[in-house]
Amino acid sequence: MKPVKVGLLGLGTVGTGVVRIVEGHQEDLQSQVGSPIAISKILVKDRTKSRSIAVDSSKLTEDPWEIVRDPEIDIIIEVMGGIGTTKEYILEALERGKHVVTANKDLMALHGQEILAKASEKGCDVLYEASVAGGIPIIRTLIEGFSSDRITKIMGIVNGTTNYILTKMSQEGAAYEDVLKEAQALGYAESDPTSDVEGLDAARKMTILSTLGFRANVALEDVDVKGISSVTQEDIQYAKRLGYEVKLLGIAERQDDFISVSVQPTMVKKSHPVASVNGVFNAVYVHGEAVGETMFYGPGAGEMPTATSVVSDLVAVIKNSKLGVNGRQAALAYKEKKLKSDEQIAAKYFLLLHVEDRAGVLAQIANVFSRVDVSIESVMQPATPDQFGAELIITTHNASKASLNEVLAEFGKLSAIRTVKSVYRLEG
Ligand SMILES: NC(=O)C1=CN([C@@H]2O[C@H](COP(=O)(O)OP(=O)(O)OC[C@H]3O[C@@H](n4cnc5c(N)ncnc54)[C@H](OP(=O)(O)O)[C@@H]3O)[C@@H](O)[C@H]2O)C=CC1
Ligand SMILES: N[C@@H](CC=O)C(=O)O
Ligand code: NA
Repeated sequence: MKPVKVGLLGLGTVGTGVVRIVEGHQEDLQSQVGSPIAISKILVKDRTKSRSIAVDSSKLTEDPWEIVRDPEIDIIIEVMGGIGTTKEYILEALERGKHVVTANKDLMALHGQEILAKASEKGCDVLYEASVAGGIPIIRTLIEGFSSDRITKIMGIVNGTTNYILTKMSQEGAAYEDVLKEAQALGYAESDPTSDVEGLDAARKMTILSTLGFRANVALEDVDVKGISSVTQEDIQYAKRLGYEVKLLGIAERQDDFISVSVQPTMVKKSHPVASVNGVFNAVYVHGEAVGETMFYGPGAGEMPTATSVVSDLVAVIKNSKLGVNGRQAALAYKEKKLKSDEQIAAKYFLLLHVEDRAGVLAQIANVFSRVDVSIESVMQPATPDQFGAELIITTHNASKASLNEVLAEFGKLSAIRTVKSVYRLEG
């Protein structure tokens, strides 16, 4: 039987897993798609590099066009990463009628709509399940499983590296830099891990999820982003005392037609299911008007989980080809995007302040909250060494982001407040 020929762009962490699954599960895959699947060429940067799997060296090439322009190749799997030239390869492959499977969230977040439009025009599939929450089938779920509903909230831990770091900091008191090195060695982190720790990787994933969930073209610039590099052991311990865990959360919300999307370290109430998602695991909580609350959980990064999603997309493309329905699934955004203003974004907050330890300071602080009309939920003054003055932990009831900013601006003018050490959104 004639095999389906696949060109693989990249043989790193994910590409290696793809080869293992295509070779190791060949019999199961064949019985699902009705023909053998052959990875016929593989793009690498360096053909001489030693690899953790044995591959026929004649399949390796350093020339992307040898794959993209090969008329024998039906499907391209892109797991090399990058944006500029990678986009060129994908567009050229589509132009030539090849279907594309990609794990590249950087590219899909920035150019997804253009790539999907080209795929539609050419009657080709572009599937990208691995691009968000590696091993969790969340993209399919949003496109197909919730096609009948109107999504109001998507909240998720969508970066495995930072969840791994925060978990080790919380459970073992580990130092941030040491755990980051571990996450890199385990193949979780991006080639430049700054995009993990500064929240950009999660923001890209939230761009993809919110575009699908709200059916409006959310851009990366619409996402308010803060990473975990400023999270301290002290913050994590205070969160625990109050019954919270610190997680890097992506939060996309819709009220009426207005949406907001953000990524930030958030204190999540321990009773919320997201709070117990640890290590490299990801979870995406989805609330729909009709369905109510749902949550999807699984490994968010790493060789085999990510490759599982890539190869499942490959199976879907081949099944579509057999049915003659390629190019019909492209989920193009069709709704007008309306972003919430800071006055419309509401949340509860945690503030940790270092203040002068003298009479009247608490009253001045309470006065600021009162003037700005933000209601305080609790105040705690833990015993602290004298040289720091006093530490104050304040949690608020729901307040708009605009009001919170006003509170912080007013605090800047109070000499009794030495530093606003941390501010966290509270969830759960
Ligand atoms: N790692 C993970 O857990 C996950 C990764 N992803 C995404 O999957 C993609 C791949 O990630 P990952 O496997 O970790 O990356 P790696 O860095 O491990 O692998 C990249 C591969 O692509 C090849 N490559 C990179 N640039 C070029 C180039 N310009 N020309 C030729 N070959 C090139 C490299 O070749 P060589 O081997 O010779 O260096 C390598 O084989 C990225 O988009 C990433 O964001 C998505 C979900 C999870
Ligand atoms: N670096 C990413 C890899 C998967 O997308 C992560 O840590 O989640
Ligand atoms: Na996924």
